Amino acid sequence: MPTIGEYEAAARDRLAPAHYDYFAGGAGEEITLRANETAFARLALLPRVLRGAGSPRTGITLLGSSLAMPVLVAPTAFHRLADPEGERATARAAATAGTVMIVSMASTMAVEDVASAASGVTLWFQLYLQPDMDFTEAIVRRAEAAGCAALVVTVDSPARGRRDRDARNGFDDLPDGMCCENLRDGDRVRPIVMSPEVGWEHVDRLRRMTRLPIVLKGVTHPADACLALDHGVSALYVSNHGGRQLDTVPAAVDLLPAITAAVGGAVPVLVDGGIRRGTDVVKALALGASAVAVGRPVIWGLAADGERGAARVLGLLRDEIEHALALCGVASVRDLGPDLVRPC
Ligand SMILES: Cc1cc2nc3c(=O)[nH]c(=O)nc-3n(C[C@H](O)[C@H](O)[C@H](O)COP(=O)(O)O)c2cc1C
Ligand SMILES: CC(C)CC(=O)C(=O)O
Repeated sequence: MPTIGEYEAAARDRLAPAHYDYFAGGAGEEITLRANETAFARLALLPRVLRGAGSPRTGITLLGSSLAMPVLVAPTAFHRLADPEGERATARAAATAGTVMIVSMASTMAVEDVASAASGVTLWFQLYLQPDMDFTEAIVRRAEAAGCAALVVTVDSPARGRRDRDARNGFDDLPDGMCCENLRDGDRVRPIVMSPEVGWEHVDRLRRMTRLPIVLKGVTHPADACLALDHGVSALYVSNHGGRQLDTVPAAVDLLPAITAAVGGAVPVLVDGGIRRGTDVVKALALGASAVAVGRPVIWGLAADGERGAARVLGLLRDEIEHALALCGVASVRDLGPDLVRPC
């Protein structure tokens, strides 16, 4: 299949309708969900010519991790709904693609099992700060022991997004035999608490708790980007959670310029939301992102064709990035700048 769009169509054919809706859907009217993709279509690329740039290079280093391309696997929950091998298949696909997989705290396989699925894979671990900081610490210790190289703290979820498709389908729990394996605590599986009580002091406590780099995911306001720097985070991750939390937040790529301006190069800035093509990646990088991440595309690959499908989706993106860089007259993703992008 030559495009991510076709992987989505194949995934839709294979998934139970309620599970497809869970993966595909967003919050409210899905205005932000749609905006994430259409915003890329509203940006044009303005290539340079006769640059003699040579073969494009897509590799980057991010927080000490080496990546073959500037596209990470965004943290997404419940991969066993898409494929019986679940997050282990995704980890192997990420290893094949030479990129980082961010393991969701809500993964349906334990972080230790994901880590053992593929030798050489680089994992980062996504965390929802739990108000019970002792339990948060227990999860952090597990992620550290499993070899995760960074913690991605999702801060856009003081409450769960209202997703009309899930409400209509009555989808509110995993089927029997599946659970969030990282939430096991003795004999029980804890629910993920999304708490409006969580504040910067929790980030400070986490900072003191671990030596791992902390990436703050879900930052949209420039004032929060500045605060995050004061609280010692190692990277910012601009995201509206794929349009699944607060509806009518601007498209992710439209948030980038103000955040990169606020950060002023102090730390790397990642972005996700609506990236479906290599040209989308090139636009985000040109607007100041150090790297991007993809959520649904990997799930579509996984649901359509397991590990092979997820690896192919990542490989497609890499091929498209190389091609777009060549056509832009750019040698390396590091050489992309805002002069290459303008509104349509
Ligand atoms: C099915 C699904 C589950 C998700 N689960 C999580 C999660 O557990 N933790 C998290 O921080 N973000 C989660 N996200 C948000 C993604 O990390 C990411 O921000 C989003 O998918 C990016 O948009 P894209 O799907 O258009 O690439 C989830 C997204 C989807 C689609
Ligand atoms: C289980 C949820 C917490 C996962 C999530 O963040 C999402 O579905 O967007």
